[in-house]
Amino acid sequence: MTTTPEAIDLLIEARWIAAVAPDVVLKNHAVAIRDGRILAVLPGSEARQRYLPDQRVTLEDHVLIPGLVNLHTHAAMSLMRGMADDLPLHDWLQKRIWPAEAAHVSAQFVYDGTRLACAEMLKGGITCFNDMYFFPEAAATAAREYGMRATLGITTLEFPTTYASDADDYLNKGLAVREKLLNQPLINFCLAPHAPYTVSDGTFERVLTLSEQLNLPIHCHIHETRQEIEDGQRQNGLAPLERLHQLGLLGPSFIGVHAVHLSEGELQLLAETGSSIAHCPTSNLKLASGFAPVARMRQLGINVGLGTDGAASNNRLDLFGEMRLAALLAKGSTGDASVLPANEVLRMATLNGAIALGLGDEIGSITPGKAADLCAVSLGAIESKPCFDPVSHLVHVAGRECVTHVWVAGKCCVDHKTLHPADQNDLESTIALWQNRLEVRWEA
Ligand SMILES: CSC[C@H]1O[C@@H](n2cnc3c(O)ncnc32)[C@H](O)[C@@H]1O
Ligand SMILES: [Zn+2]
Repeated sequence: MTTTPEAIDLLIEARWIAAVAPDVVLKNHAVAIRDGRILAVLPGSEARQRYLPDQRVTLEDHVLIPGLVNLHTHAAMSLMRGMADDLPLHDWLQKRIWPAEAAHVSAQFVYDGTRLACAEMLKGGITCFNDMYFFPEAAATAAREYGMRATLGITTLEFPTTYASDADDYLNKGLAVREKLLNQPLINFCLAPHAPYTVSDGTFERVLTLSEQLNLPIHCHIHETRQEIEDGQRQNGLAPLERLHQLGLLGPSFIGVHAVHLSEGELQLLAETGSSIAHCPTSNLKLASGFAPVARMRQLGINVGLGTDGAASNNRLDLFGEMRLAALLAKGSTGDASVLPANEVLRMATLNGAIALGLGDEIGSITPGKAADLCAVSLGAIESKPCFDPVSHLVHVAGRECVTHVWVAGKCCVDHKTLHPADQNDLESTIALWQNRLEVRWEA
């Protein structure tokens, strides 16, 4: 019996599909996509009979994976890449970054910096980023131009900046942008109090109320350095994480960024409250903050995703680099080679990030019904051969330069390593202008 083939928008056939959920690698399978969603994942031979696609992409030596989710970044800081190296966090922030932000950050800065970040992230297979920065409307415009999915921070600090005058002003401005962009399908929001050392108890209480009223995640730097903890203990009589717990912030909506220095009791607290962690290993090492106890976090069942942090502290927005570093750090620091196997690291860079953002039913795995946020990674080059296990190769062999195609909600954003829209000329000249402005001689 012959049946009429079903019309679909796109059929992607790949040598391997690493679905993440379920945790399987399918060989010679295809993903059928309609209206931006994954309709089916099935053997390639069956797909060719069953579907009549508008467009067909064949990935002969690739592994198709879910689009990567960058669980913590400051996208517009890409304009400050390499501007303040070789400093510990507090000097970096207070002597270099905050003065530079006071001098330069504007809506235009955020728009241009976020465009640069989107270009870099998309080319490296990142389809969704969780941003914490100023002027979120400008960041949204940039993300939309690139067709990228973003969760934008409704950021809060106590001190004035070029963006807002006080904590309430930050929150009110962020909330107004959220209201304005409610109908944007790829744009979501979260509350983003900067850190316990820059946000008061009263502001955290307002953040919690808003999170509960609007069902938004809360995204906050926490326990990044020993100094932060010692200062917090001196000023408040308790460690910053405990302070946030007493204020009621920890819970399934909470995303703690960094979480480098934690006692066993604090790890248990994160696990019991169902909090998530954004692990940013490169930034933590480069600022000499240390490294998070990720193996223990995973053992306790804490949901851990991966973040790049901003390009001023990383200096790349490269989740392939973070995946490899996360795996090696966990093994090296525990002396246990079995911790963080590649499938778990890939899950951290995809589904765990999605879950932390409350998007676990929408993105993070190649599962029918989810949005078609996908990334094709070529393993055909000589330096990738032989390949016994494509997921191992994703973490330990491949790099972002192996990404050839990226789709967000079924729309192609990177095609044969080329960005859509390919407005690189305008972007490059814009970055050159910013470099001139930012080029200030800093005293040693
Ligand atoms: C309120 S907007 C975000 C704010 O955070 C600063 N920032 C960038 N990286 C870090 C980090 O690793 N720890 C703490 N703060 C960081 C950024 O410069 C903005 O001022
Ligand atoms: Zn950060």
